[in-house]
Amino acid sequence: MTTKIFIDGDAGTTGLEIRERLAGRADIEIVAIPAEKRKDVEAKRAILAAVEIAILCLPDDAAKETVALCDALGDKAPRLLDASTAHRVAPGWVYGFPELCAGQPEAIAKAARVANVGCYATGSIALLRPLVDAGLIQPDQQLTINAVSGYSGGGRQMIESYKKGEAPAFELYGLSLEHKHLPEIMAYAKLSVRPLFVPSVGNFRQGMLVSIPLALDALPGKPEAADVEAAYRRHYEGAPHVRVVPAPAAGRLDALALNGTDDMEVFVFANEPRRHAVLVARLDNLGKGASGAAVQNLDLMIGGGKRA
Ligand SMILES: NC(=O)C1=CN([C@@H]2O[C@H](COP(=O)(O)OP(=O)(O)OC[C@H]3O[C@@H](n4cnc5c(N)ncnc54)[C@H](OP(=O)(O)O)[C@@H]3O)[C@@H](O)[C@H]2O)C=CC1
Ligand SMILES: CC(=O)N[C@@H](CCC(=O)OP(=O)(O)O)C(=O)O
Repeated sequence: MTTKIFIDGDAGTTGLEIRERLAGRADIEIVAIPAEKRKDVEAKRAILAAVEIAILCLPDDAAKETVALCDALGDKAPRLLDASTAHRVAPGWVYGFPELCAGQPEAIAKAARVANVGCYATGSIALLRPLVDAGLIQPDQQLTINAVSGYSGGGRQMIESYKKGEAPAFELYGLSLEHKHLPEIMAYAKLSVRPLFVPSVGNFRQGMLVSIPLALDALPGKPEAADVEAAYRRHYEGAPHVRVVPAPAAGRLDALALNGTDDMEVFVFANEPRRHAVLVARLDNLGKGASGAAVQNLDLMIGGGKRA
């Protein structure tokens, strides 16, 4: 049996990558919209009524428009997997991060509407939630999250500006400290105090590092770095796409090392005599940070049968 799927926004960066990952799958029939009609509301409505799952790879406003079309379809509406930021903390949506906690894969499998996790949020929540759950970080701990992304994270417009040679080699951005990923990071890492988030973008197409410096003596119980790594090992045991990797002794990490994969690596770098540690997540922003995660969620949704 095949599942009929529509990728709304299949010409964009995330949509194209999802299409490539699904090409050749016998269990999936992609129902495509003609290129000249991809923003035509009537054409979209007809396809939405004819498919079982729609994957939204659109800017936030366009994603909200497609959701409104689905709301109007009532019982004929497809299940939704939204890659945009629009619904990540919205009521009625399940957060599409299977490794979040026990029971999350089952919740995704049964959900009518799944909000695919954001790229920076993937690394940030992967580093923080297991430690909050283990009592090693307090929800009200003041934290700083530093991150670097490849320029594909900015979608078509940023890709074009890098390809034209108009963009800097490296820049910090989001320095108004109102970044769109913070609400989901706070909600799903269970933080009550807003972290400082300092994203940056480099002149490479894809690849991401998210890092969180920690003074171990400021944590409850003053743990050793080995306790932190052990908490990750417990949390990610058996997770097919997340690995806890011993920190390289050289103390360096290449942001591009997981490009082309749908995996994420978690590291704990530490200097015990100084009681300092740096938590790092490495991923491909287009893989585990976007399209790879979407396919992981889609597979759970297909396996999960009809909507809950
Ligand atoms: N790139 C990344 O690393 C990640 C992106 N995301 C999210 O995924 C979503 C898509 O991002 P991304 O793929 O990077 O962006 P892109 O700009 O590369 O792609 C968006 C696509 O949507 C199309 N589009 C815009 N409006 C409509 C509409 N009304 N109907 C149909 N198509 C439309 C655009 O066409 P046109 O250009 O002609 O307007 C474009 O092809 C965003 O919400 C983003 O936050 C999530 C995780 C990571
Ligand atoms: C480099 C860059 O501009 N990155 C984007 C994040 C990518 C994105 O929009 O995706 P998600 O929010 O869905 O992960 C940004 O900071 O807004």
